[in-house]
Amino acid sequence: MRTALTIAGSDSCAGAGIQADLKTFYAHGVYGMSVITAVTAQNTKGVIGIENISADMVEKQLDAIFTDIKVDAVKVGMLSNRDIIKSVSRKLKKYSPDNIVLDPVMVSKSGHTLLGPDAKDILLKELLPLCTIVTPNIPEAEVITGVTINSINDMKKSCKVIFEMGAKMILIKGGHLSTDPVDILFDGKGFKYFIGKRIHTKNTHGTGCTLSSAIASNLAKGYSVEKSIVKAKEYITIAIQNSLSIGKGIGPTNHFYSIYKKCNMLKEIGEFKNEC
Ligand SMILES: Nc1ncnc2c1ncn2[C@@H]1O[C@H](COP(=O)(O)OP(=O)(O)OP(=O)(O)O)[C@@H](O)[C@H]1O
Ligand SMILES: Cc1ncc(CO)c(N)n1
Repeated sequence: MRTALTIAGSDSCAGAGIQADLKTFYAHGVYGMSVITAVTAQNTKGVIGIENISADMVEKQLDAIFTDIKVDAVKVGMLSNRDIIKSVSRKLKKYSPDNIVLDPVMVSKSGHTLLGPDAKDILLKELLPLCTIVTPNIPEAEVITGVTINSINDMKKSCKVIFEMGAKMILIKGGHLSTDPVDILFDGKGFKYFIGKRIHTKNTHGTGCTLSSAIASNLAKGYSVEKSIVKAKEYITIAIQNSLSIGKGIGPTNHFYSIYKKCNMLKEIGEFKNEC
């Protein structure tokens, strides 16, 4: 079985973070593992508290996994501070896994800061160049580049700036656009567009985490970056279409329905046994 590792924060209501990533890995038939960087007390309404794990303990978790198990893909999510970013970068440099998806988590959907204000520079300098692909949403791309995004052209401009910063591939996600969401991929040569239909729901807690861990799952299974994004978009779309109105705020996406739908789809094309 292929394996994937998430390096991210815990979300107590399990819509985002480590919990969303592990659900996504499981749904893709990939063996999921986790390195926890922070524990958040969080629900659909917001973040009540954050306690960071020490950089030393983050390193120990990484050593525990990489000295024992082959990791086919890594997804990196919430990294709260400089020390944790340095530790993760050092260990990823050392163990050099084939596929690294960086979701540069900065602010939760409910508006809480998840990355320290002094940590952005080191994230871009140390970690960004090690990654196969980075997947900022629009506000994150704006913070990274200083370019305000109001249009597809602005998204393309930002992709180029992030490429110049040392990223190999950039996927700017369009969930925050007011139009239908368009995600844009840039590999330094050309652009690819992943065009979605906007699903009208308030329940989009954890969409970014789910998309990046779905991309990592597909990379772990050997798909190309582009194919991994196409398949991840199918997964997130079903998960948002069936998202859950639990809690009083921004509810989570629905992985169960995605597995169910996926299995049915695979049954129809005769791949049921291999994938589910
Ligand atoms: N309402 C929606 N309808 C259809 N697709 C959506 C919708 N919202 C987001 N998406 C898609 O979900 C994926 C995640 O994008 P989004 O911009 O929401 O990430 P994010 O802001 O990082 O999420 P989060 O911070 O909650 O983890 C993208 O592929 C985006 O196009
Ligand atoms: C732990 C965690 N990671 C990422 C996000 C993304 O919004 C979140 N809300 N919580």
